[in-house]
Amino acid sequence: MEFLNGMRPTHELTYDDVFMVPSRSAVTSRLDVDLTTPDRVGTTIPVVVANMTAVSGRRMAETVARRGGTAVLPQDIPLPEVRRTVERVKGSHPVYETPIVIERSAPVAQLLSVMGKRAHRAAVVVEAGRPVGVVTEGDCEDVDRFSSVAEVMQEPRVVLEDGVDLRVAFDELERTRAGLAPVVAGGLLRGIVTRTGLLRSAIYAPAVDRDGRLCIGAAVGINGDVPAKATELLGIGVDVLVVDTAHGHQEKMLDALPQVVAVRDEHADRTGVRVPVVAGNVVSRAGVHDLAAAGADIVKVGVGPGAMCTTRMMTGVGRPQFSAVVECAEAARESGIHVWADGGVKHPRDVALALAGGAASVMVGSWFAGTLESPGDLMRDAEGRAYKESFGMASARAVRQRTKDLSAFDRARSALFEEGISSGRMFLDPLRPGVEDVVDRIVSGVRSAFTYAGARTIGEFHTRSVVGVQGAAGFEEGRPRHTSW
Ligand SMILES: NC(=O)C1=CN([C@@H]2O[C@H](COP(=O)(O)OP(=O)(O)OC[C@H]3O[C@@H](n4cnc5c(N)ncnc54)[C@H](OP(=O)(O)O)[C@@H]3O)[C@@H](O)[C@H]2O)C=CC1
Ligand SMILES: Nc1nc2c(ncn2[C@@H]2O[C@H](COP(=O)(O)O)[C@@H](O)[C@H]2O)c(=O)[nH]1
Ligand SMILES: [K+]
Repeated sequence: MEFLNGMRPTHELTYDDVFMVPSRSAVTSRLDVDLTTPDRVGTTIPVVVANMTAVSGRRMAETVARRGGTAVLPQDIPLPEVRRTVERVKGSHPVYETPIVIERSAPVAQLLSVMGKRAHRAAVVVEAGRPVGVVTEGDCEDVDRFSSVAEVMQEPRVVLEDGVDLRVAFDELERTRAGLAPVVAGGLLRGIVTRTGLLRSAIYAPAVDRDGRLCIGAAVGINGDVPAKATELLGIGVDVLVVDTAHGHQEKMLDALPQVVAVRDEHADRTGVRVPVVAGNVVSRAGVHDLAAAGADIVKVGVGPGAMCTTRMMTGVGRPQFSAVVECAEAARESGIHVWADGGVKHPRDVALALAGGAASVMVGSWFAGTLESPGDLMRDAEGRAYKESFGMASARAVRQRTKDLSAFDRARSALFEEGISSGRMFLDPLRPGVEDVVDRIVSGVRSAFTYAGARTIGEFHTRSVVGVQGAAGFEEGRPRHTSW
């Protein structure tokens, strides 16, 4: 990346402070852009779901991995639950969507309580594993909540065989005007396909492990028996390990990280699978160099930009995120490793700018909290707008959960040091409520940014981007107006 006209910024910058200038381009189609990340994580788009309890769970992990990103499970989730989640994600189909499954005899109320969990908003009625009906949300309108599913379901208009060509499947849905189709193998339900899902499958490549199963990561903190927990996570089969703490450039991290790397190396020798180790968070050149020397493959960059984060207000510590990414990415290049830009992403442009600044991938938290696939319950405010609750991992709420095995005194003392908010409302976009809708926007924005820069790959984008500095008026000018001035 270079700054426009060779200028040297005189102050620290965040995403809103910068913009990219187009360059002469030989990349004439946005479909010619390859967003595979250079960090050897297996992601085919530069999107990682942040390890936050309100954001990253099974449905999120599965849905994002199917489109080429990956999710990191938070450090606070008990290991048996991590195991269950990883097994479910790896057991789900890399192309077909996971259906909501219900029995004929179930009441409609039960169906409606789970329908909102998936963006396709429909369920498949099964008997002995075979699809016998389909119910959409529309079928349940004005129906008594105690009616049985059998009374509202319809016979599937089309059932497809496993292995069906995606274009043929699309044409079948179009021909029968069906919203979705069950896919079966030997008569048993394997998944469902929808028109939008099929289109996405033609554009995205799933992030998969060497056995073709969807990828998923998990985080560990720096307290307790860190190598033992890392060993467990590797045994469970995670594809990326994130050693995560607020202040990543501290001795406890520099002590724990080489132990995690040793465990990883031993696992790689035994299994032939080398799981990348990510460590953070830092915002300085020295921080990156020390974490690289301690064995990190990837360093997570960002102190204070997160939407749920109060660190800068509480401590004055942090760094505007664009400058942090640029300097840390430069340091990472010197050390032969990569960085992830973590936090503060709220528009597709922020992802493009993080990549321009040298990031290999971008971590997104709160934006994804406000989607159907995040783990929280769907709530409505007084005006009826749908939202989900998000909270910071250093909030009193999260700290209470993380320290539940400590004495009451120690828990209360830990909660005094909160650096995150305990309840934020993340509103769902009524027209784009699913995480794939958000991913579509990010990926289309980023693909387009690459063609403006004349870059086919993330590596080319790193070198070809030309970035300028703007004031608040420049940023404001770029916003669309939905009403007149
Ligand atoms: N990116 C960001 O800006 C931030 C992210 N977070 C996220 O919150 C989660 C929890 O992280 P964390 O609070 O580190 O909790 P952890 O449970 O990982 O523990 C942090 C450890 O670091 C010690 N520590 C020393 N200085 C600090 C400091 N300034 N802030 C926090 N801990 C410090 C703590 O000791 P002691 O308690 O005795 O001081 C404790 O032993 C992580 O997922 C992290 O990514 C949190 C804050 C900022
Ligand atoms: N200072 C804090 N930072 C936090 C907390 N919880 C999460 N985080 C960081 O934010 C990013 C996600 O950023 P977002 O803008 O996409 O929401 C996450 O990966 C952490 O690094 C917190 O309680 N305090
Ligand atoms: K913030």
